[in-house]
Amino acid sequence: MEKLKIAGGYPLKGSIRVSGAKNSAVALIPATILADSPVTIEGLPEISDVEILKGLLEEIGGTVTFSDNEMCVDPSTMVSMPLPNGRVKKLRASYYLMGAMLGRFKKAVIGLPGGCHLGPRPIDQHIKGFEALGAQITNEQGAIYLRADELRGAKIYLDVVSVGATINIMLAAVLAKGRTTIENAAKEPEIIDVATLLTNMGARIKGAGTDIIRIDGVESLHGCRHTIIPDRIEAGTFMVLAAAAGDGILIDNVIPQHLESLTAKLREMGISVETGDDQIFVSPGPKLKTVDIKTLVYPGFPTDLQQPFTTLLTKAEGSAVVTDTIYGARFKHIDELRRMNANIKVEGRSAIVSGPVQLQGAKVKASDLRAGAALVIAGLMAEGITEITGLEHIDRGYSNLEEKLTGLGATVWREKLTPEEAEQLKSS
Ligand SMILES: CC(=O)N[C@H]1[C@@H](OP(=O)(O)OP(=O)(O)OC[C@H]2O[C@@H](n3ccc(=O)[nH]c3=O)[C@H](O)[C@@H]2O)O[C@H](CO)[C@@H](O)[C@@H]1O
Ligand SMILES: C=C(OP(=O)(O)O)C(=O)O
Repeated sequence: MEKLKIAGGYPLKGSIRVSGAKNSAVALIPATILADSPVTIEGLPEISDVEILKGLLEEIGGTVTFSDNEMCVDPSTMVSMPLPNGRVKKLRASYYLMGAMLGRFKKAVIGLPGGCHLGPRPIDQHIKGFEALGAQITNEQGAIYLRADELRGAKIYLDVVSVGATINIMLAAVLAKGRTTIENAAKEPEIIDVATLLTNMGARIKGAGTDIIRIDGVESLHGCRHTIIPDRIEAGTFMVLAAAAGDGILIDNVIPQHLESLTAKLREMGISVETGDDQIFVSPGPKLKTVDIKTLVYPGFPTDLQQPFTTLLTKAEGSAVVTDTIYGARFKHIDELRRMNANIKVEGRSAIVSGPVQLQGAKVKASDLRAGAALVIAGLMAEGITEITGLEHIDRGYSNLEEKLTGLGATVWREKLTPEEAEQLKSS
């Protein structure tokens, strides 16, 4: 086990390149199951979620290569192997194997997924969608059993706007007979990315990116080549970092339209954000004004940026209210930020951040992926040395993070935990 050490308090400068989108990658990779010949995805991030999904595709008989950020999947030899336990439990997005395997094999057994602990993460809308398409579903000892004689298109109204359910229903519907309509669909860019891959494979999908998606089932899907979109959450994390600890940072390989809600909030705080075609330049103002944020479905402020943004707010003048309407318990980073001298209290679904304070280096633990990002930014803002454990969470979603930060002039390095530290961490 390792810890990340950061010598903070020095302004960062230069440019940083964003990798492919984790939250697209975790759906694109399972989508390859639906093809009858090899699919190549370019630009994938080097993160543990991608490695785990590669292992899962191999477990069901696929031939998969992954090098230079390019994954080639030959799905022709895949079988409907039950996956009740093991790797499948390590990430939330293994639930996309349900839609993809149900779509191709008309049966699947998938252990209930893991991922970040953000409070309850129900999948009732996914199940409702699969059932509407004709699947019978049971939950046995923590695994979901799905089976259908045939899948038939249906009209499905989502009771909550869900990225996961929208994508999963698309995956199950592309090979179903007839038309499926998803109403009240989520509109996130990752949904458009998955629909683009499926369309390149021969699927007939209209309306991805709006709240009504229509899918006309086809007989079969073929291989293709696809380039993933840039990671808007990684890009947003770097924008927040640039505002909090930067002295002029260029963020490269980004789609600025995907980050309009964050850009607006940063500008309100007095931060300069200049956007180009695929670049964003962020330079901080002398004094930061505080702002309230409320996370919402896209194009609202993303829940995945709430935690990093909370760190930035510790530097702003006044009191800010941060409300997470998507995951109301996504506040595990707050206690750790307090250890670093932040003045924050949690009240229900909101955190109240009072500033400005000078953060101080401390020993802290990342409890989930974006809590990790929030602590890395805090470490770079803080005076002194910060030590972050729980790196397995950060490695789920940030590709080559130390290398990228070092490129901006940061002093960041990994060290092995001593046996005493490892013991302490296990019991904490
Ligand atoms: C809308 C939204 O911001 N989605 C984010 C959410 O996606 P993720 O896919 O985790 O969540 P969903 O978009 O599916 O869910 C949104 C909301 O609907 C609820 N829900 C979802 C499915 C279901 O069957 N029943 C149900 O009640 C969830 O508990 C949540 O409150 O977290 C991801 C990882 O952090 C982000 O990348 C997504 O952008
Ligand atoms: C919480 C996240 O990931 P996951 O849903 O895969 O746990 C995230 O991307 O911020």
